[in-house]
Amino acid sequence: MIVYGAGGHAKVICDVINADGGSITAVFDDDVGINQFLDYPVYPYSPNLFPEEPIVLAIGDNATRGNIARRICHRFVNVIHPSALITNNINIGAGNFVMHRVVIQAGSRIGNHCIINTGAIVEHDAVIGDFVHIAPGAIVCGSVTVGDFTLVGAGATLVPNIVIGKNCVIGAGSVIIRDIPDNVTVCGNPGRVIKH
Ligand SMILES: CC(=O)SCCNC(=O)CCNC(=O)[C@H](O)C(C)(C)COP(=O)(O)OP(=O)(O)OC[C@H]1O[C@@H](n2cnc3c(N)ncnc32)[C@H](O)[C@@H]1OP(=O)(O)O
Repeated sequence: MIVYGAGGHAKVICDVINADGGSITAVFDDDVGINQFLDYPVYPYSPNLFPEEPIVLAIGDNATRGNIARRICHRFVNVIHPSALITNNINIGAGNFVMHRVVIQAGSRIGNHCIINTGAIVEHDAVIGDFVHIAPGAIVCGSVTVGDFTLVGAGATLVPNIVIGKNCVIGAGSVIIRDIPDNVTVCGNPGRVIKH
């Protein structure tokens, strides 16, 4: 497995890969000054380096992860910690990262390149777009939709049946009780738009 990114998020990803019995061949990073990350050699990205190896993007920022994903030729895989509880009846894309003690319930759909972070809960029939980050401890209730590139902050709660737009930030600890349009920052309880 190749890990792209040699920052804090990559430390957690390497830990999860090892916990799941995987092995890491190398790390790619755009900073040519970095030669070593943990026990792994670091190279600038090249489609010709380890082309048969699957890759995961260890980039926490959703927009940056999106930009990098567009220029990767390697095959993306999901990295899922063994403690995550994922029912059989879900649909999950590629390049996703599911951390320790996450729960994903029946009927949910997870897109591509999402981070479902430590202890987050994605309830039944939720639809999570691409490049979404559900931060630690956040709760996405039943039948909620979360648009592409949205960050649901740590410990936030999205009540059932609402639609969160694309490219939004939901503040840490917020409780969102209504639909949210695209491109806004929302926080508080009940959540209110603070920025467009
Ligand atoms: C492994 C990991 O660590 S994953 C980490 C995942 N990241 C997160 O969970 C962080 C999510 N980010 C936040 O919650 C941020 O506070 C944001 C994005 C909502 C707002 O950040 P900024 O845009 O910098 O706003 P700023 O700090 O200037 O605050 C603006 C106002 O919103 C309020 N506010 C900010 N965040 C919150 C919040 N989470 N809940 C309630 N109110 C908030 C501030 O008190 C301030 O109010 P005021 O104008 O009355 O003083």
